[in-house]
Amino acid sequence: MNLLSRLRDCLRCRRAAGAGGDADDLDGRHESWDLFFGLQTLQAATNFFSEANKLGHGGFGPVYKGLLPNDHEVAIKKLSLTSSQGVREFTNEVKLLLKLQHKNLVMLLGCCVEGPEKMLVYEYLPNKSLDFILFDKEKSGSLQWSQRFQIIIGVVRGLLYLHEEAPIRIIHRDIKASNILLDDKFNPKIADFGLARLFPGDDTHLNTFRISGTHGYIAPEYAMHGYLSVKADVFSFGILVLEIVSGRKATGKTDLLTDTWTLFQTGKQLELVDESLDSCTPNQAAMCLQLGLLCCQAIVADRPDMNAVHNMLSSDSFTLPQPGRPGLQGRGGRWTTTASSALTSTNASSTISNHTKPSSSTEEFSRNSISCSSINEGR
Ligand SMILES: Nc1ncnc2c1ncn2[C@@H]1O[C@H](COP(=O)(O)OP(=O)(O)OP(=O)(O)O)[C@@H](O)[C@H]1O
Repeated sequence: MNLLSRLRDCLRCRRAAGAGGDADDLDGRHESWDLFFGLQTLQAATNFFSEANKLGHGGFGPVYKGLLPNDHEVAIKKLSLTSSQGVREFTNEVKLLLKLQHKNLVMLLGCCVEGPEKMLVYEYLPNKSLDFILFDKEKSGSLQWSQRFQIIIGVVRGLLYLHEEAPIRIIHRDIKASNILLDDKFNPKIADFGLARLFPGDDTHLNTFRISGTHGYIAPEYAMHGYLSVKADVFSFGILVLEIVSGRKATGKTDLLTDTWTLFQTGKQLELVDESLDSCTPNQAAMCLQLGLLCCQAIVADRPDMNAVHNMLSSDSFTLPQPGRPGLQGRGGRWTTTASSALTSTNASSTISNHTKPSSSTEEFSRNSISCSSINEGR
């Protein structure tokens, strides 16, 4: 079966299953929409993919804002023909998103496959991605503490769904500020599943030579050994939390995780809170910084899973565990934690040895190091 027929099948099944979208905002629309968009429709919607309509550019290719004939605004991700990401990622993303529905995940509305053109059509999120506002000194002050806290909670819910509640277990592999889109009320939606990985059955992790992710967010055991588990997403989420609280990029002039750990050890972590905020709730901010450190623990088993993170954030009386040393990334992309110590601890080694052993040979290590050079440079 060719790509087009497979996609048609997926989309038909979805419609037949009544999975027409989030009941909040999409009910009814899918019934009247053809889930396959014609190239001409999308050309007209984007003024022939004009620069003025361009929202950004990612690993997949450019993203455009479009206005459909029925006045619905959409975001169109155009698969770049020169992109190293190809049909496999495209079909992966379509298939995954069709199976997933959660208010904290971006909604796929349809796709276009005509000749060499392959595109994904998403709901349009007017406040773009979190990085646009968080790292812009003129805008970041407008993102109040309560909104930041709600964004953190929304991302937790989205990740919890991906890791534990969705019909298929998914590791996103590229959680970062530019992959968190914001709707008109600044509710977060996790985007960009092109890198997501399907986990059949009860497997909890696997080893891979194909390392994907973004510098500054990628977990040490994954970057160094290709050891991939849901805890790699937890690590990236931890970095994201530190960015949301501080308004600083993970890889700025100094390393955010190192700075947080240094200040935390002397009880001065609140110095990290974004100065552009008019006010914040110190207890919540301190809890988030501590949570960020816990999620970035060097030892994989010492990181909480998203269920535990959700419980920590939802309870007023939860006492967070004291974090140990995080997986700090030194200059030149080298981690100060050795690979084996990142993967094992006295109470974690048995859990890990029950599954696929992490790779450790020199040859494998150097092959992984080469793969890492294709990691995005922290955007
Ligand atoms: N549904 C959407 N609504 C509004 N803006 C969007 C939407 N999807 C993407 N964008 C914008 O387009 C930009 C590029 O998105 P894309 O997901 O392709 O790449 P990225 O996440 O920035 O980078 P990479 O693909 O390398 O991880 C985003 O930063 C965002 O501002």
